[in-house]
Amino acid sequence: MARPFIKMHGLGNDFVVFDARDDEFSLSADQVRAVADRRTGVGCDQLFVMEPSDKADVFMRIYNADGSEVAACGNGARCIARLVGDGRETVRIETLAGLIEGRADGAGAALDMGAPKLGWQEIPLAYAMDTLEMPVGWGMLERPVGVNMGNPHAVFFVERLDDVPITELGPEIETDPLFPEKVNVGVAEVLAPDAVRLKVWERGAGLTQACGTGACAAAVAAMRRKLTERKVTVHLPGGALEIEWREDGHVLMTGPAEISFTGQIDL
Ligand SMILES: N[C@@H](CCC[C@H](N)C(=O)O)C(=O)O
Repeated sequence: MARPFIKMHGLGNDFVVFDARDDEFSLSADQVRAVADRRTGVGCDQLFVMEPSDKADVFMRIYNADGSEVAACGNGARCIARLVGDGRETVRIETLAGLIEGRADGAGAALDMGAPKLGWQEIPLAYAMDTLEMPVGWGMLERPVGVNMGNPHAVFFVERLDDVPITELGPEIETDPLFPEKVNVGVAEVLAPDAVRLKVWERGAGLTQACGTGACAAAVAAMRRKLTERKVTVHLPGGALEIEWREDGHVLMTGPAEISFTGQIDL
């Protein structure tokens, strides 16, 4: 049976959204991969199913393009916030990583992404080490910062982002046994105390135009290393996000969310 969907994106990080708030609906990993396929399906980096929630306005189920189910997606959360929260005072989204709360309008959203987790077991890593300066390296990428924003990130700081062969090193780091749940790989260049440039090789999706949790993780990593102030603009290939790591420990992410088109697909 044909199922309606909404195609959305946040800074070019693109999504297929199914609304299952009023019916029973689930997807197999094969179905996710088929929908996400850019040659034969709709094509997307992530796929979301909106389900009912008794704690929030909606439960957001998240799949990567490779079929894996994951707990967090920042750009996607802004898209879901826009769909269900436009016109409301606040919007609450339940995910496997917890509750996300904020405000949305017809252009995008400002969301409280919660507090980052910084312990090695929380990233998670395979064995104990300092997550502020991990004593490991892959080619020219060395000593990352580990941050969990509801999903695992390793953030590397470099002098010149354009010199980094991220499509070569990204998959190697993503699947390294040091990361038992794999990892999202961020490579960041600090431009100024309030600006960072970032590219992200996403776990389960590859190189994306933008990664919301990646931007939060890079900002937190830069602030932990004292490279920036607590409020930064993160410039990604698809555009910019405003990130603030507040004194209460929570990370606020502000940015756009756009509807590309709607359609139907046979599953
Ligand atoms: N694009 C996302 C992150 C999606 C999930 C990630 N690939 C993972 O596996 O954790 C974002 O905007 O945060």
